[in-house]
Amino acid sequence: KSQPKSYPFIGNYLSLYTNHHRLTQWTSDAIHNSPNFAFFLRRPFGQTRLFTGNPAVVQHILKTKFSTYQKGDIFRSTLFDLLGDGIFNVDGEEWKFQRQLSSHEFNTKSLRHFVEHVVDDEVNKRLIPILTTATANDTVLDLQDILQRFALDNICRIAFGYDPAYLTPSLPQAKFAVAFEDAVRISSERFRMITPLLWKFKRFFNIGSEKRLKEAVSEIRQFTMKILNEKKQELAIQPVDLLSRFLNSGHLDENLITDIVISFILAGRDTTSAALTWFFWLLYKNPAIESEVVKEIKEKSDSPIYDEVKDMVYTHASLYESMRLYPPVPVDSKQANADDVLPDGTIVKKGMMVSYHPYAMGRMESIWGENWMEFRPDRWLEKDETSEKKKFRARDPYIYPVFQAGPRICLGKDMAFLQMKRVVAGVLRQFKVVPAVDDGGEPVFVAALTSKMKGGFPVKIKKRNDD
Ligand code: HEM
Repeated sequence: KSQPKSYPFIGNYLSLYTNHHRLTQWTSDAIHNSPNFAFFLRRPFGQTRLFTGNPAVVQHILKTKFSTYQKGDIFRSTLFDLLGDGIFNVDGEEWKFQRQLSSHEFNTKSLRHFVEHVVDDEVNKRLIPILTTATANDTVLDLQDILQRFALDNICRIAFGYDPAYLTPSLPQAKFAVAFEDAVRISSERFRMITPLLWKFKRFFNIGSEKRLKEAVSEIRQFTMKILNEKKQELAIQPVDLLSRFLNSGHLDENLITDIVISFILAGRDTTSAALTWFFWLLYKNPAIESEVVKEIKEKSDSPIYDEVKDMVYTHASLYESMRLYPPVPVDSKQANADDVLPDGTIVKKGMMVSYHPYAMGRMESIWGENWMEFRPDRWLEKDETSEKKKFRARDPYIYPVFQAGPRICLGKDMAFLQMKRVVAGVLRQFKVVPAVDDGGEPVFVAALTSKMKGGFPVKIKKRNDD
C-alpha cells in the first residue's frame, strides 16, 4: 500500500494527470493507504491540499475551528463567475445573513407544503405518466436525466415560485438546463488544472472552455433576471418562495439576488437526482431490500402525506446507506485562514486547502466494519425501547459528512429526504426499475462538484405485479 509519488517542482502531477478521470477514487485510495487517513496532494508550483478521512479532523475543521476553516479565496475565485456572492461562495456576516433569511423556506410548514403540493404534483402529473408510457411501449429511459428534470422543476418552484416544466413527455432540450450543466462542469474543471493561471489566461482571451462558460453563465443570469423582473410585478403578494423572500427583505441589489438563486438551483438540482439514481441501482442489485422498501410503501396511502413520508423509516435508512457508498458531494473543501495543528498532529499552514472526503469515509473499514462494501440499511436502524418498532439510528455526523456537518450543514437536508422518499414511494408502488444493460459490473461514479453515473442510467420500467 503506497501513496502517489511526489516529485520536486511538479509534485504529484504525473499521478494526478493519469488519474484525472477518477479523481474521487484516486484520492480515496490515497486516504485509505495512509495510516492517519490523510493525503497531501502536492501540485506544481508548491500549492498543497490536504485530503482527510479522519472523523476527528472533520469535526475539527467543520465545527471546533469553524472560523479558521472557511470557503476562502481559492474556492471563491474559482467559482466566482458561476456563483458570485451566493450562499455557497461567501463567509462571515454575508453567509450568516443569507442562511438566516433562507432558513424560513425550510421550516415544517414550508416543508409540508412542499411535499403535499410541489412534489406530489410533480410525481403524479409528470413522473408517473412518463413511467406508465415507458412501461406500455417498453422504451429505454435515462433515469438519471428524468430525475434531474424532476429535481430542477422542484427547485425552480421553491426558489422562484416558477415552474419550468422540464419533466414533460417530450423531454424538451432546455437551454437553461444545458447552460447550467456546462457552467458547473467547466467551473469544476478549473480546480483540476495544473495551475489556475491556465484558466485565467483562457478567460482573459475568451477562448475554449472559458468562452463557453461565459456564454453559459450569461444565459443562466438572463433567465434568472427575467423571472426576477416578472416576480417584482406581483410583489404585493406574501412571500411564498425564496426569491420573493429576498426581494421583500429590502434593499438587495438584483445581481446579488440572482447569485443567491443560482446557489440554490445548484444545491437542489444535482444532489437528490444523483442520490436517487444510485439508490435505484442498488435496490435492483439487492432485491430483498427492495421488497422491504416496497412493503413499507404499501403500508402508506397512494399519495402519502407529509407525516406518512416522514414515517418511512426503512426507506430513510436505505437512502442514508446508499449515499454512504455514493455520496452526491463526494469531496468538499475548506481553506485555512491561519496556521493550525490538526487533532492528528498534522500541521496546516495558512492558505492551505483542507478537503474532507465523504466518499472515502463511507468505504472505511475502521468506521463501518469489514462488511463496509455491503448495502445494509440495517446499519441505520435500531429498536425503539417502548414501541418495539424499528427507528432510525442517528450516528455521529462527523463519520458521515455527506451533508457536511456543523454550522454550515446542508440547509436542504430535510427537504431532500422528503422529496426523495416521496419519489421512491411514487415509483416503487407501481413499478420496478430494471437496468437496460446489466453486464454484472458497476456503473462508473464520476464527479464534478456533484456526482453522476457516467453515461446516465438507461433503464426499462416494468409494472410491479407482486401484490
Ligand atoms: C441528497 C441531497 C443533498 C446532499 C447530499 C446535500 C449536500 C450538501 C453539502 C455537502 C453541502 C455543503 C456544501 C459546501 O458548503 O461546500 C450542502 C449545503 C447546502 N445545501 Fe445541500 N445537499 C442536498 C440537497 C439539498 C437541497 C434539496 C437543497 C435545497 C435547496 C439544499 C440546500 C443547501 C444549501 C442552501 C446549502 C448551503 C448551506 C450553507 O452554506 O450554509 N441541499 N448540501
